[in-house]
Amino acid sequence: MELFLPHGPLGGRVASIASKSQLQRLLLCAALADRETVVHGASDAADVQAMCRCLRALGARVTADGKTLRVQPVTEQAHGAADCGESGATLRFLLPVAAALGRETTFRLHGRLPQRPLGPLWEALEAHGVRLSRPAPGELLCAGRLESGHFLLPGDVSSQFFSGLLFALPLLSGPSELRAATPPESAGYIAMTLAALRRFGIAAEPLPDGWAVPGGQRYRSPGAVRAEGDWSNAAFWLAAGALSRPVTVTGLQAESGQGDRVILEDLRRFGAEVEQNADAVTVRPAPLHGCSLDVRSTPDLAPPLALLAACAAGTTRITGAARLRYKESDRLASIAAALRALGADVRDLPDGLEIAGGRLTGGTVDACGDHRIAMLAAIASARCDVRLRGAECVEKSDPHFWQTLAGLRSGTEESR
Ligand SMILES: O=C(O)C1=C[C@@H](OP(=O)(O)O)[C@@H](O)[C@H](O)C1
Ligand SMILES: C=C(OP(=O)(O)O)C(=O)O
Repeated sequence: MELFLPHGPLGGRVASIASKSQLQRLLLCAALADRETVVHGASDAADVQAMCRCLRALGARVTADGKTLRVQPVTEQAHGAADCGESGATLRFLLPVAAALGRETTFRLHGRLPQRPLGPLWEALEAHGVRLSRPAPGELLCAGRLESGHFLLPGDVSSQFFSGLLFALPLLSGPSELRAATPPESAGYIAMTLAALRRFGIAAEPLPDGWAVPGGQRYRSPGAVRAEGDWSNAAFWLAAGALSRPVTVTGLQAESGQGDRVILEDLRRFGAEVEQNADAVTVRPAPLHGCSLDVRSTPDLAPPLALLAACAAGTTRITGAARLRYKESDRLASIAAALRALGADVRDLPDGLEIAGGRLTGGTVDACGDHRIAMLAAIASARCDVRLRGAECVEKSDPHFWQTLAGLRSGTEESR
């Protein structure tokens, strides 16, 4: 789908969507629990749907009732292949879990997912009793049963390898140790996994370079859980507030476990005016200036931050971003291409980008199948004309994105 987004102001109120990352974790824990769990804060994001679909394939019952999901835990009866869509988290979380349950499972992978890194997790699983193969393009077969023991993974490829094993290892009969050979990046996402596990009564003891995970644990349902508002998604709307007219995003918890809540600090570093209440944030435009940002812990913030950089006076360096090459697109290349297409001056760094801010002149952006690139381009329309190719990919995390944008364009309140 190609969209023309004429240059025009963005401002108003947005109700946050339920956190995709948190929902995926809560749904998975619920599927492994001892009784039914009600998950408040449903989402029709394709990645959340992918998690629901795969949990059903593993034998869980997941039913939607308005904004609530009911999850009945996995039974012995599995239901065919697990279609992960393009969701890296779904594949990398469920692969070790299926292996821990001893369920022979065919995973289906779409879009760029078959090309995204899996090697370190693959090797770690194969060293512990699991047999993995690729029977056909876009398919991955997992057989055998995961054995407890010592797991060592690089920290700079994907935190999702650690999260997946942290979900799986408590299910094994013996104890395990999971260690990082290099400091784990995207650490906030591992913290989110540990927080979800704690809510379901699962323990993992910290070690200097990893975690000790006792075996024989049982996931205990707290009965009902609620997903927080999504800070990664809100970052785009908040960036619009810094670039155009005041934007308020409601339903964002200040004390959130999501690492991407640091978008507020980043916005302040650019010079934007930020006001935070109990569960709403307002960002107002102000003269923006370049700064240095390390996105090692918050890779999904790089697209909105790069857009802010392109509109700020002076130069911004975004570093710690090498891992962005492994996302739905080579996200370092696609951010640079998008901004250059809109008239920005962008230099490639080995682990990031250097962006000389100025006036965006407008142009045609290819979303490269990457929801966060489409969103970057959409918010850039606050500063210039944008033609966007491949706009439909926003569905991965926010199928209502274009409707919300339309609300901000007309300055009306968006209610979801
Ligand atoms: O665990 C998660 O939910 C995620 C972890 C991060 O990936 P990496 O750890 O692969 O960087 C992040 O980019 C992704 O959007 C979601
Ligand atoms: C990279 C992302 O998700 P995943 O790795 O789960 O596909 C994302 O949402 O930007």
